[in-house]
Amino acid sequence: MEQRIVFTGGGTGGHVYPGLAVAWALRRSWSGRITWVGSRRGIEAEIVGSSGIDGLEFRHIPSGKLRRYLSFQNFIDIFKILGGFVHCMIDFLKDPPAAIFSKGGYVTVPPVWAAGLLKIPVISHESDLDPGLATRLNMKKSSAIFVAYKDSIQYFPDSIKPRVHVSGNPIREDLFRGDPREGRSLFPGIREGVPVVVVLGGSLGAVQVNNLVQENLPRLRGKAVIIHQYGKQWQPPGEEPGFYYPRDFIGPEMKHVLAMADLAVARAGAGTLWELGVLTIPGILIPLTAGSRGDQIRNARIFEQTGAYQVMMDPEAEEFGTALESLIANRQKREEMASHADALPRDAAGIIADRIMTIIQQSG
Ligand SMILES: CC(=O)N[C@H]1[C@@H](OP(=O)(O)OP(=O)(O)OC[C@H]2O[C@@H](n3ccc(=O)[nH]c3=O)[C@H](O)[C@@H]2O)O[C@H](CO)[C@@H](O)[C@@H]1O
Repeated sequence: MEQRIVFTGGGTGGHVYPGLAVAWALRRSWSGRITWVGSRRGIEAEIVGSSGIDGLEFRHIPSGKLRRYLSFQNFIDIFKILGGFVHCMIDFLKDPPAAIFSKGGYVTVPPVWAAGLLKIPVISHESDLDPGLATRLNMKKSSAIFVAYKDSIQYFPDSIKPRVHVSGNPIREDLFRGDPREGRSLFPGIREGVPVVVVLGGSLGAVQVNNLVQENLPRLRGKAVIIHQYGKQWQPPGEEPGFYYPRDFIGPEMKHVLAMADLAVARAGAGTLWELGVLTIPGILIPLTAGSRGDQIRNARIFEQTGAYQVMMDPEAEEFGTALESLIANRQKREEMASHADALPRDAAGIIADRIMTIIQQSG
């Protein structure tokens, strides 16, 4: 049977889009089968299913959330994780993959542990500065762990450090092919010369960011165009052609939206930050603080140091509005900030795909 590689990752876009970027890079030099293992209810089912990558099949397994605190739900979820593990064991025994690539998220634990037991090589990638819980649980089973930043290495135990390699974050290639004219045709009414602000709440949306933007719409009207990706569980104000365009999710048109952007207001998910960085879109970062492990705060601080981003921690609406309005009004400042963006490695997807290719060749 034709060789196959298993990709796994899910729960948020930050665990899916970089994985797809690696799958695209692998496709450039290899035509075998790719199975993506995810959760049926996760964001990955739809994004992977519509990726357009030839020979990529999505397969769902039972998946449970891993919590750092005690809860009754943990008991139920442990059974789901065991179910996912059994599912992967049966699948991998019937049709052994040459390697597993794990991008992160709870759903990766069953396939990576099954691969560990069956001695199937595992390669992992971590986007955040400090490894998430899934990466920590999977690290002993991984023969290579790619990380975004050199400073990430310090977060791993000494016994694991020799397997940790710096690659940067994989970026989907199509983002470099955005066309602002296409963007304007998708958002009719945008006048030339008016600064375009793109608000990105992350793949799940960010109510805090949404409320800050909504409260400031009156003062921004006539001064900027706002394209607002707000996620779920939030009722946006109505669209105002030429000024305000709310969207729950931005699909494949993201490349055109980013090509139009003069400024971003964003959560500090690792994926979004790298995309803004390589496309040299400056802006304001509002990291998730409440109930989080602080990864977005650390991500945001790294990008703030470049000079391309202003970080606002849980700002008041007035404070945020003043900062945004002043950047909108000051083109020179925006351009200066943009000139400090980038300087990020762009070929993480290629580097990881090459490592997977080496395993494929060795096993073939
Ligand atoms: C709440 C939460 O747990 N957030 C985490 C999640 O972020 P989350 O998945 O929200 O964010 P990221 O910024 O890492 O990635 C989002 C990805 O989705 C894409 N996108 C987003 C919205 C949209 O409408 N269309 C679209 O295509 C973005 O272009 C990007 O590629 O994973 C990141 C990477 O591990 C972490 O740093 C974040 O802390």
